Amino acid sequence: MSATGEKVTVRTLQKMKEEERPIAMITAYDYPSGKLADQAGADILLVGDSLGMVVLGYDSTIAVTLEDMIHHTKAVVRGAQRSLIVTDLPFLTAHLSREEVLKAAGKLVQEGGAHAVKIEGGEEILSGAKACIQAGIPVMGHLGLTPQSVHQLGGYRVQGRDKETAAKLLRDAQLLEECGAFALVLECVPTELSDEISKSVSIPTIGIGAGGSCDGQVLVYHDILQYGSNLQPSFVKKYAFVGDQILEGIQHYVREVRQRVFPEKKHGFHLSSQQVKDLYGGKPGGTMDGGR
Ligand SMILES: Nc1nc(=O)c2c([nH]1)NC[C@@H]1CN(c3ccc(C(=O)N[C@@H](CCC(=O)O)C(=O)O)cc3)CN21
Ligand SMILES: CC(C)C(=O)C(=O)O
Ligand SMILES: [Mg+2]
Repeated sequence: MSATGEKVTVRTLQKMKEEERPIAMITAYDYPSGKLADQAGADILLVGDSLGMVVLGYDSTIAVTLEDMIHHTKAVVRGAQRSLIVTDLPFLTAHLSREEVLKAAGKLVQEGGAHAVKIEGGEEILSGAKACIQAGIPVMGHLGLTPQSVHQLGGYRVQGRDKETAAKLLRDAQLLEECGAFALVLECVPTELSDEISKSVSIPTIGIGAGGSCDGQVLVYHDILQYGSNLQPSFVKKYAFVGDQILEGIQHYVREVRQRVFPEKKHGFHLSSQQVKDLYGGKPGGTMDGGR
């Protein structure tokens, strides 16, 4: 774990819940984000299917494929050393046969190098989740706002505000624990409900827009860094303004190219005067003086 530099495992996370040490999880989508989030001490890196929206520009997570998830997981794995890497099972996959779920999760782990998979949904996905767990693939649950069901939910809305949906969420959390899930993401649910769920299951809950009583928190990399994200959920806190810095940096570069301020002499490669003599008989052309 972060304090000791040891690798984070599902057992580390269980222990963190027992000792009431909050779990810090963040999404990562590629080599640099994986490397930086790992170095920063994040316990879990989530290769979220939000990558479809954040780095591929789709307007939902539905178009994201298993191949996309494998591709991005590989890059994150190459960047990270210590964090536990969890990858989202993409749209629909969890609702196929047990064999298909197992095949997809198996690819994320075997080809992608993920340590665990995350599956959206409750009771509906239990049999697929169980197949993975029995095969040795740790499963993280995801309840509340499940973005792969955006069309059914009618938008990215807070879930569990009424008695029936709150009861279903609590029950789904307990079913996921019973089935052997190692942790549970709670997305966009009232704090009072996530508090109750967190107390009633022994596995860690990790909240996003679910208040402070969860056992951990997760946010999207590009959201907390204000790095070109198209969404502005109200539960996000901004910790840096990387997009502004990137914009200013590139504007400066473009300006300097246009004004011939860049490149300077030190940004080029040069021949020695002897080499110039040998090659050009000591009379280099006007363009061979290295410029400014
Ligand atoms: N950049 C980004 N950040 C995310 O957190 C994220 C994604 N993309 N893509 C996949 C899902 C979609 N998510 C979202 C998107 C929007 C809201 C949102 O705007 N929610 C309203 C709540 C509305 C209500 O009151 O019901 C909000 O005000 O935060 C929430 C979660 C979370 N995930
Ligand atoms: C928002 C988190 C929990 C997620 O599932 C994702 O980034 O895809
Ligand atoms: Mg996701």
